[in-house]
Amino acid sequence: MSSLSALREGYERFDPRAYLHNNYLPPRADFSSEEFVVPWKLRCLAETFATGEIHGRTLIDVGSGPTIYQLLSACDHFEEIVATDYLAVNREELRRWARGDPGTFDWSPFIQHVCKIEGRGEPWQEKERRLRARLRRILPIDVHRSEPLGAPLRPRADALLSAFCLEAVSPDRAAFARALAHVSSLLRPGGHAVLLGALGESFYLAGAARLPVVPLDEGDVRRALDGAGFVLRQFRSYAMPAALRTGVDDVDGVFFAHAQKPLEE
Ligand SMILES: C[S@@+](CC[C@H](N)C(=O)[O-])C[C@H]1O[C@@H](n2cnc3c(N)ncnc32)[C@H](O)[C@@H]1O
Ligand SMILES: O=[N+]([O-])c1ccc2c(c1)CN[C@@H](CO)C2
Repeated sequence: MSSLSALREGYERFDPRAYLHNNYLPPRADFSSEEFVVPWKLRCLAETFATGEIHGRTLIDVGSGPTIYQLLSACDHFEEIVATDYLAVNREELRRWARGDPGTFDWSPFIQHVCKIEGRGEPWQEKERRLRARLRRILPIDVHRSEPLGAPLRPRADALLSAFCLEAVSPDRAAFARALAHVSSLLRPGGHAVLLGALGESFYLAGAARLPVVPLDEGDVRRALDGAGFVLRQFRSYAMPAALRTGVDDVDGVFFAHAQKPLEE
């Protein structure tokens, strides 16, 4: 069995609720201090989108999974958010949240925290309503295909966001770099890419699923962005403290990268 087909088989056992529990409840989703990883991620996103430099009609989120936290600052700057994931169970989780169905994951602590650090005194229900209104499409995607959506995105997106996807679905660094090049085709020239991901991670758990991850360091991320033709604008990293090493993965740290696709192709 090829490593890609082994990965695909692994994802058939991916449990969205377990994944959410492992990564988006305390101790990782502790909002009491910026030292915790979720506030750090939300601050990177809030500060980058607060510049106003990244805006336009469409932002595509690659490998959204069952999460929406990554879209909370972005959604103020785009008319349309396109979420994507490989698994129907994750797309369904997103649809249920977007519809406001009962029993979905409670993102309100995240929305309240983002409104607080954005400092505009915006009621969190307003932000929640805006994201739900702008989250217009939830599409299947496979980043290992040269056309990840199965057909070209026209017009191409003005911005691309991806969090913890590419390294979690690639068997090795070359596959990671290829996946990045594939998703770059969804982005217009001059468009911005905002990436969050795992550093030094080799596996993570999501219920019955144990997924392999290609361990990356900062250089791997920089080389892959360069190889895909991006100009790096910002790179930040976070070291996972012992208290947040809970056994659900072996992640060493988290990176945040903001890059831009040159205007001339
Ligand atoms: C670690 S989760 C990231 C979820 C979310 N973006 C976050 O920030 O937590 C990785 C996601 O990649 C998706 N995935 C798996 N194989 C994929 C593929 N070939 N192409 C795109 N996404 C894939 C999984 O379904 C899963 O939702
Ligand atoms: O600390 N975090 O906020 C956090 C969030 C999501 C994920 C991780 C860490 C590490 N594992 C990845 C899957 O490769 C998913």
